[in-house]
Amino acid sequence: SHAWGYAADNGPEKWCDNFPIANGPRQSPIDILPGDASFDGGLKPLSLKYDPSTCLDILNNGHSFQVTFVDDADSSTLTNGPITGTYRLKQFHFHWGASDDKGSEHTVSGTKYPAELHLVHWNTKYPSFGDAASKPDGLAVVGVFLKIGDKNDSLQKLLDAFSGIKTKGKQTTFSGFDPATLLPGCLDYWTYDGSLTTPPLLESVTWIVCKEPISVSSDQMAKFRSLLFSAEGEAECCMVDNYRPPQPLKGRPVRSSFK
Ligand SMILES: Oc1ccc(S)c(O)c1
Ligand SMILES: [Zn+2]
Repeated sequence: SHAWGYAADNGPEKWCDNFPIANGPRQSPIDILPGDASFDGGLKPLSLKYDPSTCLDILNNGHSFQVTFVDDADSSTLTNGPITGTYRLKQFHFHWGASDDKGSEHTVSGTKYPAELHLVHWNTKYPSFGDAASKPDGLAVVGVFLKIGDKNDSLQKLLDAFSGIKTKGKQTTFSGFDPATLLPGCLDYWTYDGSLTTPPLLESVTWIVCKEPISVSSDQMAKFRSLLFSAEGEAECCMVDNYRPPQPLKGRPVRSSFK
């Protein structure tokens, strides 16, 4: 059987064939309707504390590119916000479109952004990421929208490493990057219970979606689109439109940390 992807024959409309949870009760992403979100004064501000020395490598995994972190200590963590306890940063990755008018997974009143950053953290009450990923409170993903505007110097550091990871399976050392430089100035957020947005679509994610986007230039978005889904020696397939569309809310509450 051919692996999942984003094409017509293996994309989001087909994932339910091998991953029936695709039609589950807490799937992601969703269309966020600010008017339907309820302000929760009990929600704490996000506390994100990242140690750049935990940055390990950058990888093209055939679905996106991801930057992976050493997670054997509480060096890069997420605490507070909607969660209890301590969650460790495992990796971050992006989803983006073939053009600037689409690419994000979450949408806001139907608005699509050109890209979306996912900072993936796992609950240290479990022994590992893999174990946490199968628990209803196992993961917490901070989502940040990218909006076309000024060139983003922090993003540029990632783009400058693309020459070493053009094709599926390529990985290079990547050190000293501070993910905090990818966060917006204001950390107001929406939060709801959801899932991974890629197979195995596990319903283990507390989603924390920032209201404020970060900037990316149109030229920088073009560089995202220079990566390939395909491996070296295969027919070239541009890595674009690696986003899942919004899924049914199925009665879930969406809370906001702001009025
Ligand atoms: O571990 C993860 C993999 C993929 C995605 S979209 C996540 O949100 C977490
Ligand atoms: Zn993701």
